[in-house]
Amino acid sequence: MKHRAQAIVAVHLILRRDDDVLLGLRVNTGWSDGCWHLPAGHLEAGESPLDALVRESAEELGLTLDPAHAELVHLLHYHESPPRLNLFFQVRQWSGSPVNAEPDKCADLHWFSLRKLPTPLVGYAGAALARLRDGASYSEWAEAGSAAR
Ligand SMILES: Nc1nc2c([nH]c(=O)n2[C@H]2C[C@H](O)[C@@H](COP(=O)(O)OP(=O)(O)OP(=O)(O)O)O2)c(=O)[nH]1
Repeated sequence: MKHRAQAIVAVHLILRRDDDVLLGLRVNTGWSDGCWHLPAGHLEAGESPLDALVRESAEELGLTLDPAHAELVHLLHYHESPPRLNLFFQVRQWSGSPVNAEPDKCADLHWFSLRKLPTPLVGYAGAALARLRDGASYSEWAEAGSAAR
C-alpha cells in the first residue's frame, strides 16, 4: 500500500517596503519563542493558501491584503514528521499600517533591511530569504541545516 505524505501547510508573509522586510519577535507560542520570524500561520481546514495569508495578515498585523498583490515567491519543504510545506508570499502593496495586533504572541514588530537581518532569526526563514535573494523558488530544510536544491 502506498503511504502518501500528509504535510502541514504554513503561509509566510514577506511584506516589502523597498529593501526592508517586516519581522515579528515570537513569544508564548511554544515554538521558536525569542526568535524573529516572518508573519506566518497554518492553513486551516477549507482554506486556500491565499485565504490563510489574507486572514493571518489581518489577525497578526491588522492589514487588509488584496490577494492579487500577493506573489508566491518561494516554497520550502521542511523535513520533519509530519513534513511541512512552507509557502512564502511577497507583498509590496497593502491597505493600512501594520500594527502588532497579537502582542500576547509577538513582543515586537520591526522593519529590517534584507541585507541586515536580526538574530536570532528562525533558521528556515533566514534560509528562504537568502535563497530567494539568489533567485531560487524552491529549497529544503532540516533542523541540522538546509539542503538547498
Ligand atoms: N518546523 C516547524 N515549524 C513550526 C512548528 N510549529 C510552528 O508553529 N511552526 C511554524 C510554522 C510557521 O512558520 C509558523 C506558524 O505558526 P503560528 O504559531 O504563527 O501559527 P498560527 O498563527 O496559525 O497559530 P496556531 O496554528 O499555532 O494556532 O510557525 C513546528 O513544530 N515545526
